[in-house]
Amino acid sequence: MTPLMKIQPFIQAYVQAIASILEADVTIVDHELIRVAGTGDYLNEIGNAVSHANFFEKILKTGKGGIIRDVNDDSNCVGCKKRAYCKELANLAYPIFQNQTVVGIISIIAFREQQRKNVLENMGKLEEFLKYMSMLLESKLYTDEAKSKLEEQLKAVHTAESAWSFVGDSPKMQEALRIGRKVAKSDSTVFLRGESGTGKEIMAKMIHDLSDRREKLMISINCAAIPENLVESELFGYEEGAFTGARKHGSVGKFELADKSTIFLDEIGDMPLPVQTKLLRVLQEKQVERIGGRKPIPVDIRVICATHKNIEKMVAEGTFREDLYYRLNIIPIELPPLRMRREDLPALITHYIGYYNQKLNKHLEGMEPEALDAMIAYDWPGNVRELKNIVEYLANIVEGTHVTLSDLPDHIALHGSRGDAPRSLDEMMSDYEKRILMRMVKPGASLEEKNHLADTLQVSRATLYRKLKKYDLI
Ligand SMILES: Nc1ncnc2c1ncn2[C@@H]1O[C@H](COP(=O)(O)OP(=O)(O)OP(=O)(O)O)[C@@H](O)[C@H]1O
Repeated sequence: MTPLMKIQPFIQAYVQAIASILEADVTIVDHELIRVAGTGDYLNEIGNAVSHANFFEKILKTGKGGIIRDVNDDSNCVGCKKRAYCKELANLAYPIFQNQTVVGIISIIAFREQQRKNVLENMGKLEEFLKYMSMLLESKLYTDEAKSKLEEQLKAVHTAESAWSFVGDSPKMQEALRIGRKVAKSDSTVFLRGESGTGKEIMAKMIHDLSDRREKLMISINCAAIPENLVESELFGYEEGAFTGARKHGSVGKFELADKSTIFLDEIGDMPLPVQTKLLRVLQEKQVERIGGRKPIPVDIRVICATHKNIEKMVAEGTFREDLYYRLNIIPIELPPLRMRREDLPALITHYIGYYNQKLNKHLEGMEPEALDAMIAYDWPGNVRELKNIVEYLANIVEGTHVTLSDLPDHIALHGSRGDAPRSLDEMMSDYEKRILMRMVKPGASLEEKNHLADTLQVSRATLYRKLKKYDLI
């Protein structure tokens, strides 16, 4: 489909508006010489090949406008098969560009003598008018192309990621999931709260995927990841020339992109105050205004936002708008940290072992009891994200089928215990020592390498050999 055909409904409305202003008929053809839009006699010719092949072909080739003043006496019409019964008396045409290439032609047509007189008398002005109309179409083509490119990129990212799959049978997690599923169908704003890595983003995806908006991509924006001076233009877009450095043709904002979909505003606590004010307006009026733009653009969006910050404290301190807080906090959902729901750990570990086995073509089957104990005893400050990373690390380094305590990184292994009996400090120290040596002494290490290791660990060679013997490492 040609670029102009892709936006045919827009173009048809456009030519009708122009025709009613000019009191002449207007048509647009694409570079394949198919009529994309038309008024008057040409309304019924949309989708058909056009005559004027010579005239239009010349415009496509040269990129310059042209005029037929009189069909019966114009060199442009020589050779045209329809000349004898052509109803047009005059035709003023101008090329439409996209990325410096001619993709179509817009033309004003006179079917009646009065119209012809009008076209010829006002030719200069009309030519100028057509030029501006062509520029507007070029800008529309550009923004539509940018928008669909962006959507394609987002789709690629979206499909590259595995679909959300929540693991967690703990009552706290089940409660969060129950609310999430229940509110998915409504358009009410959801406010996700929880520490970093607790699953706020996948909860947002779940809500979107269970909603009636799922056919369109959820648009995510991390307010903390964008420099403060760019948040506004990212969210609301801008018009050409809105500020120094603004791109030609302007830029589509994330709110416009999220029309008929869901927008996920992550780290909303990091949104600068002036942008908060503008966001509040968008939520109240359901329309966005681009920076430097003159007319508001209506948007139909569902907002889901998230933060790990204490937003109530921010409201009290005046760094987050109170009215916005109430506007956003319609359906609060709390995602509990992993240390408050340790019972979810075995299922999460099994889930991610399966995930990385598949992804990395590994064959891990599980964890030795002491290793699992250590994982459960650890506090997981980075929550599920940290757990996922650890399982990825283990899937890469573990040789056997089961993860042992000594496979775990030290900061987690230190939480390990052997069986139910409480262990002495000496036992735990020995365990730790063994793990360090196992990691540092390569199997089959040469005498020279072992001597070098003794130097690194700042112990005598005799001590090193004694310890290696004790732990069965030689
Ligand atoms: N309950 C869960 N089941 C399975 N995977 C989970 C769960 N919770 C989180 N994850 C995974 O952990 C990682 C981090 O989750 P997510 O990005 O949703 O957290 P977040 O709360 O949005 O973090 P941040 O606040 O840092 O943006 C993701 O890869 C996600 O798939």
